[in-house]
Amino acid sequence: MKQTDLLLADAETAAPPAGWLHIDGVSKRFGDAVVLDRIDLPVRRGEFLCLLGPSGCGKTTLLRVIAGLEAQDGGTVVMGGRDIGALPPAQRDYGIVFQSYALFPNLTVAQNVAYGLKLPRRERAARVEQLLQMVELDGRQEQYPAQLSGGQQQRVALARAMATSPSLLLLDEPLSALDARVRDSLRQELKALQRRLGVTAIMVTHDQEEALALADTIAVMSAGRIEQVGTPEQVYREPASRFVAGFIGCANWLPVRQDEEGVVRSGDLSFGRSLPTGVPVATAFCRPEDIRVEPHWSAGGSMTMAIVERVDFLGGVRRAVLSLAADRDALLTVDVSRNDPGYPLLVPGGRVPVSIAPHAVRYFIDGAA
Ligand SMILES: Nc1ncnc2c1ncn2[C@@H]1O[C@H](COP(=O)(O)OP(=O)(O)OP(=O)(O)O)[C@@H](O)[C@H]1O
Repeated sequence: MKQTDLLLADAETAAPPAGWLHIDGVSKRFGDAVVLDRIDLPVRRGEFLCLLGPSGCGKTTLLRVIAGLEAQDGGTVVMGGRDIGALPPAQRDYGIVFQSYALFPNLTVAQNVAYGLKLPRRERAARVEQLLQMVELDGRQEQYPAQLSGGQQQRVALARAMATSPSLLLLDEPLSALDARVRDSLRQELKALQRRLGVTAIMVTHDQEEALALADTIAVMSAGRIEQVGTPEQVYREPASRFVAGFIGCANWLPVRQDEEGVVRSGDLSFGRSLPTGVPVATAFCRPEDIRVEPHWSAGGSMTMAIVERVDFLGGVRRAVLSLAADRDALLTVDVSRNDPGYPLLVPGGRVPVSIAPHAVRYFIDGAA
């Protein structure tokens, strides 16, 4: 996070919990490019952590460093008190699932799952059966990967990753090759399985919805650095930087100024919170659901008039883009549900009064990234 990109209100995010897996000061360069820049990340035992960020921010490289598939240039990786940072992958006690299922096409499902299991034959067969039951693929032992759907192949990959009961499960975009419906159901199953087994999971994804739905903790990355570590609610509601606010969900930004009476305003809108001493201007941030389309104008309330520019039907809500009547360049995105009084007023070209839930607003200092 840049120094200037300082949150003015409620700047605190949850203090990182004591870790079981400690990633401390991990750096990685490829040629001249710094891909990981002194990453610190504690991961609790049993936690489901998502590494979330845009393409190229270093998520996969960090996962590969934890796996020992890539050697870090600096920093340490300590798991359960054991420094694993220089150990070969086989000695690190993890299972891994990749985006491309990475199954052996010439081996059956059972052989794929058993690969790497060093057990006597009978025990191995029993373990494979147990693992296939776990991913609800019992009865498919003798089939080949090409006979399975993408979702089924990924379940086999998951069973194989868990075959040796590792303490850590590493997942590199495991759901992104699947179609939306399969992805959603496998997402829920993955979470339920991780909970049931109590295995610590680290998953790379660029899909914010997936991270919000699955993770106990999200580490948001940008350009080789960690921008914020927090629960899904924290990173969504209390983003620590403009980058996080803009990357996760939809963000509204309004310039604000504190007047002589100490009231923070943006046009006709006034906000409950004041700015710190010596900071007369800032940018207010809120989410689409924090803006209310009011059924009636009321003088004296903190309302402003807006013009409905566009309305999209998103199923549960109407998402509208509004421009402020006082400044047509200032756009707000609002989500209005069917039961809200403002719902029928959302007609393109219409004028509507809007207000913003004062405590939902957060301020960022202007000039930030
Ligand atoms: N083996 C490599 N040699 C050179 N550059 C690499 C190598 N692996 C990754 N990079 C570069 O490092 C940067 C980070 O890559 P990485 O795969 O970790 O990003 P990512 O956040 O996982 O992105 P994506 O979601 O697109 O996979 C990228 O600019 C990438 O081109």
